[in-house]
Amino acid sequence: MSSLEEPLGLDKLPSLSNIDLHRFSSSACRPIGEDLGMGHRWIEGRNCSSSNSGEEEFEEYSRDSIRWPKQMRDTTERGISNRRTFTLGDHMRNGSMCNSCYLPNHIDDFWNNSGVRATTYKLFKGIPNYVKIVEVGPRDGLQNEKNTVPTSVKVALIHKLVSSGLPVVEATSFVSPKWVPQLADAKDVMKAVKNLDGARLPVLTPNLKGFEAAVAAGAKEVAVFASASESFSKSNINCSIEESLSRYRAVTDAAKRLSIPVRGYVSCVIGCPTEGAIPPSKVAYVAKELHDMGCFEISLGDTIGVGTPGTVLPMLEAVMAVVPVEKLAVHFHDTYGQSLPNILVSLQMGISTVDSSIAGLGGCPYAKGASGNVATEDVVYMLNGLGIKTKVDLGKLLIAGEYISKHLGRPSGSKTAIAISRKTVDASKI
Ligand SMILES: CC(C)(COP(=O)([O-])OP(=O)([O-])OC[C@H]1O[C@@H](n2cnc3c(N)ncnc32)[C@H](O)[C@@H]1OP(=O)([O-])[O-])[C@@H](O)C(=O)NCCC(=O)NCCSC(=O)C[C@@](C)(O)CC(=O)[O-]
Repeated sequence: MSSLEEPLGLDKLPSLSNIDLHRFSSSACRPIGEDLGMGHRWIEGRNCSSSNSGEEEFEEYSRDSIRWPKQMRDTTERGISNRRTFTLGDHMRNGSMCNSCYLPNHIDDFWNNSGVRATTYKLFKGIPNYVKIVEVGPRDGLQNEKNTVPTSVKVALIHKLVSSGLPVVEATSFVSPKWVPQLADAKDVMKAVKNLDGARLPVLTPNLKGFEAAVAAGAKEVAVFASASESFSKSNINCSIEESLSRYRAVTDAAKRLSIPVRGYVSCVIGCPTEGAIPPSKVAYVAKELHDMGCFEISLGDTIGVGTPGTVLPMLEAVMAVVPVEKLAVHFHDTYGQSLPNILVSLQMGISTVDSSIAGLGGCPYAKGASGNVATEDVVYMLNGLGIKTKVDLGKLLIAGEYISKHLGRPSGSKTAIAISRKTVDASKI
């Protein structure tokens, strides 16, 4: 049994007693526009209290919480709430999904209970009001597919994802077609979607060659991808961590000259298929290097999906000591079914950008055993349940997931999509 077949337990971690979950709550507040660096600012409509007073934050959270029952009342007034389960057909006819249809009927009484409000304050004090979802399905989701997905299907998928309201859809990768044959049509995909309005469409670039090809094809944002594991760096991009950082400096320098924002990934932030557990300090080192070279956002990838909240927490704490929390994103693969708890703990730490993949597609060709990313539908369902805004229409997302799952000829990897399509689970009765 490899060391990765068991969760990296608390015994293997730095002491958790020193970690204050709420420490990062005020810094989790971002200004309304997101600074992408390199002269770019992306408006996302997020607003936070600038107060550091716990009292005021409690008031603010209580006000936000009250949105839930109010939303429920609004829905009831429109006569929708009696239909507690929805079918995909309903969403298609209605054009959008009722995002609050699975709230308990007695929620008003529930929220009026001060004990419940105090517990909520304690547990959810730091979580953001708005979460930006970065959809990685067309890239991370498809890169591992054995059968070639036609360019037209990739393009149609991107259109559907953008129309669901997702603010960022990673479109493809400008990597070597010998290494990732599935994305050999990167240029054609980019040319077909480059003028699509409504979302940013970043692409992966492993070196200057990829960067130049991406820009020539019309990419307006790129991502570089380093690793916290030496072995994974070698198998994924055929160079050491230091060599990759020097390549990425060349990419970020070129990007700065063209005012193109660059996102940075760190993979294997919890574990590596060959090296086992990865020390949080190593993740922090790579994240800081990427941040220092100008990446506007650093996505922390549990590439093989071995993390649990117990291992994610110290990793985040180490990274947050060197990179501001508002510049961080989390990227979980769901190999052990830990993605949602890992996302929840990340939100509690103040992170407000989450990567996910439609229908739970995904896997890395160079990370044996890695399963799909957390499904976007499941993330949106959880965030809706927490009263966190995403601007994503779950109904339209389900249509996108159904489209690609049908094309791939297998059921969706999203539990939410399956539950809704089977029409058997009536969450209002739970
Ligand atoms: C980095 C390289 C290119 C090095 O590959 P190499 O073989 O070491 O590179 P090279 O410089 O020796 O070139 C070899 C050939 O590739 C060509 N080449 C060189 N660069 C490019 C390029 N950009 N686009 C197209 N072609 C390229 C180059 O022109 C040459 O062509 P040839 O002369 O043999 O015909 C290769 O290893 C590669 O493409 N790796 C990418 C692998 C990949 O995409 N893996 C999946 C990424 S997912 C991930 O990293 C995790 C993440 C981000 O999702 C987060 C998470 O899940 O946790």
